[in-house]
Amino acid sequence: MIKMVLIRHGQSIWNLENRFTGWTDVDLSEQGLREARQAGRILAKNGFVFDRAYTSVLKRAIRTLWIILDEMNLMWIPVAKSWMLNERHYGALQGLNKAETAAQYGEEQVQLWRRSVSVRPPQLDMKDDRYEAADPRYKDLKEGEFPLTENLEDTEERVLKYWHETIVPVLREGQRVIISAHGNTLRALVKYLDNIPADGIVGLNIPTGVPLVYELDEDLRPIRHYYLGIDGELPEGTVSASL
Ligand SMILES: O=C(O)[C@@H](CO)OP(=O)(O)O
Repeated sequence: MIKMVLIRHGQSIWNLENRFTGWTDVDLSEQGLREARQAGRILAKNGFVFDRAYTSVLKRAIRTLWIILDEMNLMWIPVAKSWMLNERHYGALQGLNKAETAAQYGEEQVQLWRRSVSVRPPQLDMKDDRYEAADPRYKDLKEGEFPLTENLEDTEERVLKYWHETIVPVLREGQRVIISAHGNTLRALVKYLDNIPADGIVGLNIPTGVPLVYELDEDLRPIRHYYLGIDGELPEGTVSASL
């Protein structure tokens, strides 16, 4: 049996301020730092060990991973970072307040932008300061690969490409893996692993800073999954979403 841990970064400053974040490189809040430390302690206490770690190129996920590995005395393990694990790109909504945007465009529209599998938020203009294609961390993206907006399907496509090409071979070797990523990146992966239909994923939120353990069979099909809480395992569904 293969055990893999997924973790959504701890609360970020923009989670706290209720702003659309996407690819904006926002750091963890004080609460987020605490969540990451607690996640590391819980994993260590429950005897988890990792051989390899994966994260996005955004500091909220990277710092969450650093803190976890530090708590587990595993800072030495190989860590791979990829933009393909970045949060879903939020287009022209990045930086706006979610409640103010709902007041302007209506709750229903904002809910579609946030949770629809196929609807994309309004596109970012390439002349916009928030268009970060020139950032050196994205130098490997090919022409036209830098997103101007993404829906969950777009996110799923790049996440699964990374999953199949990079993470699956390592899992098959028997290496123990942790992936520190984002709400929608992990929703996309969970959707694929558990074969959740598009209408079933709309209500699925992954809480910040709580380890989500997947037990997989030899063919990497999920046997079960559960969140790891302070007092040990929590049955699926007992951790409410924190956004
Ligand atoms: O702002 C974002 O990038 C994401 C995650 O915090 O928000 P949402 O919950 O709307 O997917």
